[in-house]
Amino acid sequence: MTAVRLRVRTEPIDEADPLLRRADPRTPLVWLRRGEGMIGLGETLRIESTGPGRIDDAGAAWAELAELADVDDRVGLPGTGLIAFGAFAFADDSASTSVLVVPELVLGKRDGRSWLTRIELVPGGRGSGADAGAAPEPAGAPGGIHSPDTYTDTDAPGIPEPAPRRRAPRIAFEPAALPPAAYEAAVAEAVRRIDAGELEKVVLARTQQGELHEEDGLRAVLGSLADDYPDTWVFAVDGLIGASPETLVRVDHGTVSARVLAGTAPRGGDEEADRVSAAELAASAKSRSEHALAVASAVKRLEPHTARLDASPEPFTLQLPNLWHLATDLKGTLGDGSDALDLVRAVHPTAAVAGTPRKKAVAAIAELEGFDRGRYAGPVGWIDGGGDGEWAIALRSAQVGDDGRVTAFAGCGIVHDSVPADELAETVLKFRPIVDAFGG
Ligand SMILES: C=C(O[C@@H]1C=C(C(=O)O)C=C[C@H]1O)C(=O)O
Repeated sequence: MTAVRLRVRTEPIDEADPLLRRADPRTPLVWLRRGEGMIGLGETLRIESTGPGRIDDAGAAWAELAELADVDDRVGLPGTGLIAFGAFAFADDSASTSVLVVPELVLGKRDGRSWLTRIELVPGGRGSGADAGAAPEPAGAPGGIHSPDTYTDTDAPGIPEPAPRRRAPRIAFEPAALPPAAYEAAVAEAVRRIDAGELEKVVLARTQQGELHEEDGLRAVLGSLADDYPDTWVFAVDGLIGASPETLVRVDHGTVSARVLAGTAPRGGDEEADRVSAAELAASAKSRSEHALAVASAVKRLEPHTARLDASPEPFTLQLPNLWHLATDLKGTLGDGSDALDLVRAVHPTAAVAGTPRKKAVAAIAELEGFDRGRYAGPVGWIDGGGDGEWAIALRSAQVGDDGRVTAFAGCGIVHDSVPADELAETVLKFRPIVDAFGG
């Protein structure tokens, strides 16, 4: 790989609010929760990768970029200085590329402090002087770095003014891959395999599709997700958008944390029914065993990298506007100098989105779902030059294609007492964030 040098400047600013309304309306780059987080503008370069080594390759290219970067960071928080937003494909054999996108400008806010980061290519920094502006490496090359070869300082964007709020574009979603009857049949087949002892748990998903006819409507869709699901990670990376409640892994100055979700119940129609629904979820043997598998997989993969790792002793019920989840928070300290991408590679895919045992579950997903998940259920988040980062599992999400096709995904963990019609109903609840955000 040819060496690429970046110049990075982070400075405090008085105010970045409202972050989301300063995001790019067409190609938003967003990571937000409860009004804090980061938006990226422009693109200085991207790292693309595919295949089984996609996270490793991206991580190696990132480490090299970070090593060579000339960074002046006057804020010093996780996410300041050099940063990339990323989204990785779920499966090793996915046709979707995995990406780390390094923006030109980042506006961020954390713990009430706001900042601005500018990231630019050092002229002549790619290879030896004469090589500057060399043709980008081919897409799909391991860790391939792509950058505009005409970048100059004068192209650098300024801080955008917040755009007025507008209505999100409407999409009428239709069932696509694994439509309802086929989904129920796949769930029944999964239960049969589980009962035959072939595996313990497998997560099966289906898709819905629609057409987006407004090119600059995605920012409004994200605004709606952020308003309706403030306690989730609202993200947009290279057309992958969503509002995920599940933290795959977070690294912050030597601490590691994660939120494992598995086990789902509908919200009740009134206060009493809602309380009963949550209580039944907390007491359900089916949900608790499904949840325990997800926690065990995350703990097993994180433990080798942590000096200490604690889990909340009992799963708790997490309330979201559309459903209840069983949740376990993990917290620990890093033990081996891993960065956020090392841990992403270690934990993906957890049993929350694949199953147990992992290998058999991943094979069963490919066979029973029969479609490419793309980046759905893959890691989505950011990493900074110091190795800190926040990564969620890309759930309650949709991929927006260049042609305007929007594919939404939702899935459920299947265990031996799963009932196909109930799992189908659960997918409907899990589609709601995306369907509603597009005016559903
Ligand atoms: C697979 C999804 O969600 C996952 C599956 C869950 C379950 O089966 O109970 C709960 C949370 C997520 O870990 C999805 O939203 O598509």
